[in-house]
Formats: sequence, C-alpha cells, structure tokens
Amino acid sequence: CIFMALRGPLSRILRSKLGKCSQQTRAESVAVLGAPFCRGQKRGGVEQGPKVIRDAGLVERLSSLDYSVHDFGDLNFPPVEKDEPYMGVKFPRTVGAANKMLSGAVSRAVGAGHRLVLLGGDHSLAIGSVSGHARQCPDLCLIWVDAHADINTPMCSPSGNLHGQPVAFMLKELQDKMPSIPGFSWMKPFLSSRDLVYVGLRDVDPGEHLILKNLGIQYFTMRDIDRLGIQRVMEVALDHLLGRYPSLSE
Ligand SMILES: NC(=[NH2+])NCCC[C@H](N)C(=O)O
Repeated sequence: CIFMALRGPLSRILRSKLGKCSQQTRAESVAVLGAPFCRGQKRGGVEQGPKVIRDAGLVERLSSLDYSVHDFGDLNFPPVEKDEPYMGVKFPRTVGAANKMLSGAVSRAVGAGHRLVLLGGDHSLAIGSVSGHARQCPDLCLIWVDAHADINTPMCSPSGNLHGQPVAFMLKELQDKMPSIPGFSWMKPFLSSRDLVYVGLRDVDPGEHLILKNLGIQYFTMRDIDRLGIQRVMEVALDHLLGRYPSLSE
C-alpha cells in the first residue's frame, strides 16, 4: 500500500490530477514505525523486517531526500496466551491485539502531522496501519500495490492466515459476510469499495475474485501493467479515486 508521498513521474501525475490542491503532496515530516510481527501467516522471519530495513539505511536515505525523519522505534507486541484458531482463522487474538495497538500508534503519528512509513512484519498489519490512517482522514482512499488482493473473508480463506484477509476487515460492503472474530471487536469497517484500487494483482483466490467482481472493485493485474504501462495504470487509478469527489477532479 502506498502511504508515502509519491515522487518522480508518479508525483507529477498526481500533481497534474490534483491541480491547485497539489501544494501539499511533498511530506515535510516522515514518521518511521516498526512492527516486528509474523503471526498473520505461518512462517517466522518477517518480524525481523524493521531491523533489516533500518540496517539497510532507510532513515539516512529518507533524510537525504530532505524529509525530516522521526523514528518512533518498534512496537512491542505482548504475547497472547492460548490463542486457538476460530472458524479456521489462525492466531486471531494475537493479530487482533497487535493491530489494535498499531492502529492507535499510527493514528497518533498521522494526527501529529507526520507522513507514516510502517515497517512490517506481515500483511495482516495493514488492518492497523490503514485503520489508523482512517481515524485521522475520513475521506481516505487506498491504493493496494501487491500480487495478492488479501480480501478473503474467514469463510472463503483457503489458508486461515490473516495476512490474506486484511482488506475484508476494512470494507463496509463485506460487513455482513464477516463473523465476529475474537480480538477484533475494536475494529469497525471504514472503507467503501469505490475508495480502493488494486495495482499489480497476480495471485487471486476464487473467493476473492468473486468479491472483486460483485463489489465492482477497480483493479489492475500485472498483465494490465505490461499492456498499458505503469504510468497509464496510475493515471486511471488516480482518476478513479479522485472522481469520487467531482470538485477535485476538474
Ligand atoms: N499478503 C500476502 N502475502 N498474502 C498472501 C495470501 C495468500 C492466499 N491468498 C491466502 O489467503 O492465504
């Protein structure tokens, strides 16, 4: 998902789309937040992401691009005892509690005026990172750049892994398909299907495909990118999202 200010050709596209409102596309202040977490899927390793990415020089690189960088360190997720699967969903309480904490931390950082760079961690963390933004930005829209749609509901998930389900928790239109999962009572859906565009899909499950079609969600596959080019894809994606608000799309 893209939360950072867009740079280069993409930022030019965005600027031309936004016209007068574009003065703010450059983030002044970037918050870096680590979420060392892997329980959204079955393998260990991704919890080392924040350390590895920092060691590779992220903060220095961002600073050299003239951002003022505030590193908020890593969240510390307390272990959850006895976290049995629920309706096939694995580690529900652990993932729910981590995302609740993350959502609060993201909301505070965004509310303090920072542009957030979240270092994961597996993709179940999108529940907390996107919901934290939504708490501060009621008109939030989401460009999900990924091979996976990650929109399985617990009922149609082939794996039970929550990293394949975060978008299903966000969408208002899927609310009646979502059972109450332990650990997620804090989470209310906040996004409409028209607020979402996928870019780069390559590996979509049958249940996910049905959801994309039924809800009319805008998406671009890797083949679309090969065919149209990423510039055109981003233009259409942004047109779609900005078209939600006619006053901005002129
Ligand atoms: N963020 C990811 N790596 N997602 C992979 C999801 C794989 C598969 N669609 C599932 O639901 O389990």
